[in-house]
Amino acid sequence: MSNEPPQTTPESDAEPLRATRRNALRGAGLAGMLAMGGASARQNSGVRLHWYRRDLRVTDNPALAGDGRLLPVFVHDPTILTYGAPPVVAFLLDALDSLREQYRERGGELLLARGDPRAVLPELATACDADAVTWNRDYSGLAGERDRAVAAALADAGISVDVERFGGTLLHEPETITTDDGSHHSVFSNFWQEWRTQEKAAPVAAPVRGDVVDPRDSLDEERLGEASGVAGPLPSLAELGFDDPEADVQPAGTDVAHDLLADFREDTIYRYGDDREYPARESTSRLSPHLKFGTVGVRTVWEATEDAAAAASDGDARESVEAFRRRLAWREFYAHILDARPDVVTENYREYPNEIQWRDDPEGLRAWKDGETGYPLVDAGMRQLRADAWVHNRVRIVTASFLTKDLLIDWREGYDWYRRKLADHDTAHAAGGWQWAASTGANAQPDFRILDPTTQAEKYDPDGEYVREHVPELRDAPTDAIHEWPTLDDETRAAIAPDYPAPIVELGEYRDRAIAAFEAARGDG
Ligand SMILES: Cc1cc2nc3c(=O)[nH]c(=O)nc-3n(C[C@H](O)[C@H](O)[C@H](O)COP(=O)(O)OP(=O)(O)OC[C@H]3O[C@@H](n4cnc5c(N)ncnc54)[C@H](O)[C@@H]3O)c2cc1C
Repeated sequence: MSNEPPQTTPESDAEPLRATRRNALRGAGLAGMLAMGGASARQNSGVRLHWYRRDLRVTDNPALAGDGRLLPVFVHDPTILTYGAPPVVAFLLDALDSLREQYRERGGELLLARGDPRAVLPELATACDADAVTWNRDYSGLAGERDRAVAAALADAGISVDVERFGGTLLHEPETITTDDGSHHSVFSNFWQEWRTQEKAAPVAAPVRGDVVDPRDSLDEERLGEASGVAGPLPSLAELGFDDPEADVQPAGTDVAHDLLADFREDTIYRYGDDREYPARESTSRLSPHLKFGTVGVRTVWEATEDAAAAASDGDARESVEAFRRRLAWREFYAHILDARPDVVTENYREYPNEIQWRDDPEGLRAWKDGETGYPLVDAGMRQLRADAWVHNRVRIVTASFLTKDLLIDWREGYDWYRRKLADHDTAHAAGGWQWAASTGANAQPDFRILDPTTQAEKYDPDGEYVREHVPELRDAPTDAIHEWPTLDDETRAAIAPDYPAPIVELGEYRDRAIAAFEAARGDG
């Protein structure tokens, strides 16, 4: 990933997981409450229950295209929520609100439930006498375990449904891009060669009025509202156990995502090739939380790149589109790695003969989290994280490298802090990005490369614009002083920005420490 960064498949890619038994659960719990509303059991009802997770859209969702009428549900799962954080859950709730509106416009309703999906889904499938339960595949170990457990729970409950798992998150599923021996790629360039040449499926159309079930047709509205909040109001953050985010989280929803994509495809994508590494130039798509929660489908994004490529005025413009596609491929590269190696969330992907001796440095970690390291670009990034719940990729690289190399603090600390503060936190890309920076990942930065945050600032924020936006203490500082801040004397620093901290580490010395630590880990020290 030198100079670069460090989740819908064709319906034919769908992998049916069949769970066919007799229906036995009717009358209990949530099913009972729904049935009390007037639902009578119907055999071959033609109803498909779709379990939404991170595919919060109606267009370009392969799991929604099929026979029968659709009944969509989202389940607030307490286990998954323990891994949540205010920005990500705020974005999720906003996305659910928008998704529900889209179903209402189609004469349907997005059911909302709370509880363990292993209990909720069999009850709901029974209550609506579903013929099938569908969902889109997810790639983390936790998601895989949950999917297997829900499929088993549906079968154990004796429910006569077909469970079908679709690929609605990636353009290419892990099984379709492998090395010659059938394992996942660990070298991005090889992955990219194959990924870019494989045919991409077009987005499938959204369901229309008549394709969706209105639960009120057969269920008493009042009772439905009482049934575990099934069609009641969305829960609040507080009800789900979260504080309000300190950040101004970007709005969610399919309309928002499509507007962002349209603007990007019309204009910014042609600057992407030249400008994407410069945080002040606002040249990236800002689609990451939408791609994380599926408020836009990746096939739709791909289609936009095809339109942009067709309308490109020259070779440079086409290369710029290609540079963006390459980032979409990084996204899938990391998802395939997570699928193959679910432990990358907590364990090094790359094995060193000896353990890396990470430092225990609570004060350094605190300064990094608070954006008070005295390295302006690092601090600007850490403050943007808290303010926007999003950070530019180049700055994620610089902040991650500073933590793991200059401070020699374990990448898991950084992963966890970013997880708590980002709206786009995504297990695959976070593990990929953090391990890239820490030189422990697949196709990672070489362990002897220690990015110099001052050189990075001079190169990617030459006018100090990004730093001034996020570090008010330096708003009036001359550009040179911003870049040279770590090497200025105390008196000069006090005269320019008395409230901004002196650097917490001296670069040369700490660079040597990091190099020595990785040599020792390699056994060369
Ligand atoms: C330490 C670190 C942690 C990261 N954590 C996350 C994370 O939790 N969630 C996340 O979505 N991205 C993460 N990234 C990748 C990247 O920084 C963001 O995807 C990107 O900044 C999002 O901005 P954008 O949508 O404007 O990107 P664009 O440049 O417009 O790219 C388009 C899409 O491609 C994908 N993408 C772009 N760059 C990368 C990349 N390096 N790796 C994987 N996918 C990529 C994203 O889905 C992104 O939305 C991390 C990178 C690093 C270095």
